[in-house]
Amino acid sequence: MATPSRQVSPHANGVSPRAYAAQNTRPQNTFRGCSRITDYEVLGKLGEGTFGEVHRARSKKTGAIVALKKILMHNEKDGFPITALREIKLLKLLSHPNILKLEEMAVESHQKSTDKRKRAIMYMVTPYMDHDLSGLLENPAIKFTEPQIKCYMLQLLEGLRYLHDNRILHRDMKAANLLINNKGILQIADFGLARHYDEPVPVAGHGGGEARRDYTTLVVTRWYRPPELLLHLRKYTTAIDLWGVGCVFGEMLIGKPILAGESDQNQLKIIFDLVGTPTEENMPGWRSLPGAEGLNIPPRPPSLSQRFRQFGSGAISLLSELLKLDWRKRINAIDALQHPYFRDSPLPAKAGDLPTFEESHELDRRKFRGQKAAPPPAPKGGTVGMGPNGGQGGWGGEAGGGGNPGYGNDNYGGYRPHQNGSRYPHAGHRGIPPSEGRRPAWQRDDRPDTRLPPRPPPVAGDQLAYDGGRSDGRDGYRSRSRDLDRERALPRSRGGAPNVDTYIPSYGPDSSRPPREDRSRDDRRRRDDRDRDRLDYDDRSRSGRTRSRSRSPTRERDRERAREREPLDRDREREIYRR
Ligand SMILES: Nc1ncnc2c1ncn2[C@@H]1O[C@H](COP(=O)(O)OP(=O)(O)OP(=O)(O)O)[C@@H](O)[C@H]1O
Repeated sequence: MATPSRQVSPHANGVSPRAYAAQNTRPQNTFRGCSRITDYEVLGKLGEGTFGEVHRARSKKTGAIVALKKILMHNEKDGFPITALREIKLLKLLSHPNILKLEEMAVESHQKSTDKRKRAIMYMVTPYMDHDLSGLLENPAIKFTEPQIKCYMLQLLEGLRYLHDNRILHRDMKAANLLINNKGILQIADFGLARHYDEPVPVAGHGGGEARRDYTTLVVTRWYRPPELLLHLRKYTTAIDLWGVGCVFGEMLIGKPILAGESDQNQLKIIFDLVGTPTEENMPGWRSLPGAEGLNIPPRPPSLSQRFRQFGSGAISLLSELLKLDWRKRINAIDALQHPYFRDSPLPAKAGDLPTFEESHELDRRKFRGQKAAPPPAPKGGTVGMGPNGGQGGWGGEAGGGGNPGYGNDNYGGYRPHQNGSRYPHAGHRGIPPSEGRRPAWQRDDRPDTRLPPRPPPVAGDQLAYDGGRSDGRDGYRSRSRDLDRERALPRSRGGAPNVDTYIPSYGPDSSRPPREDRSRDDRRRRDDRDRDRLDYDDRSRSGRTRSRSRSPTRERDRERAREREPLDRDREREIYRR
């Protein structure tokens, strides 16, 4: 099994990120630096993430097939995106077989351009991986075996142990960020939300421990977000990543996301349906978390053992440890690697013995849509964060039960099939010819982002209720004003920032933004807005600027506009990096 090839020494508290990076940069020979984009022959597009397009390419020097992640400059005047800076800085520090390696940066300059203001385009160069886990799980022809799941789980936990041992929180653990190649190697990717962790590293037998400082709660894709984050715990720990591992484990077992919430409240509800409602015994202190204020949760026993009974006691035991409500007691990566599940028969497969599959990436998923026997649902905003409304996504299918036995119960709200029987809108919405659908994304030159599906009607709301008239509306959407009320009630960071997801795109009713898979290029402007929100959120705590407690949507909009005009200086960037 994979072992760390090089351990980066944990930095002592108080050392600046710059000093830490200087002390810990991986050996020069493992990072080549910067080359020109003309050194690569671009073969086709693999995916389009929030912060950049990803292309498949061949190195003209070495012949190696690589992935080029283009760093989108949504807002030229803001300079290099902070998320990309973070990702590059962290990846340069890391070296482990289960962490995607940053080989070098490639630059596309505009030497011939007469416009001097035009900036160079930067690309991150990483080894090409044949699949992401989410894409593999959507392929109806692929059924994971138990030894295969154990093999991927061990690699995932090895990678995470390495990260946590080196004081790095990933903060966006999800199937789409786990890349797999046809040699059976799994690598953790997408460090855009990762950061240094200013606490002691996890030790065997002690879960994730407790944190002393506050971190932003605006992290982790909703479906993979742990209950303590949904309840706005700011002193969170490495345990947030282990919750995500639990979600990914369950997803590999049943073949689709296990906790596909449609809003943050609905996410909490389906979590509690699965693992039981919180009490002072199973989640000490939960009542005093900011997000628990006014929550009325009818007691419910856990259903996890029943729902996963077909996978045996070993799998149920590991899943229960990973999905423990008490973040202090949630199993850490060191202990999870020693779990009896991995020693029980059938034993984990060896990576090299796993079968190979046809490539599947973000753009390839279209070809699997409509082919699944058991219809999976449409996501309702299954992307990073909840947006200011914390509402459900605006796109997806009509309400209805999911197809998987024991899952997809409509009462859980998270699993609703799309009309085409897919998690995502039918490929037909995008007019992809059937023959095209069989070719890997990088061989096609069509673009998925210009033909969006019609917006479906809203679905039923949650059962969890906030008091004081702040509960979701009947249609499951929260009104903006209610959200503002709720923001006011929430505790604020030092600078007065309310503890809400201000930098995350909203897929709520007042957003026309589709979920990630259906994103249009034209919505980059909205991404710009989101980036500005992100910067603004982080900046407020430093500058001491506070938001007025007497908010109104109009004043809020004016403030947004004012903020848009503010330039981002280097100090702000540095401070944002520290959050
Ligand atoms: N090295 C790689 N090899 C093959 N495919 C890759 C590679 N890196 C990324 N991809 C594909 O591109 C997609 C987007 O990549 P990534 O998650 O790094 O971008 P992002 O902009 O950070 O996305 P997100 O919206 O999830 O934050 C991945 O889900 C994967 O399908």
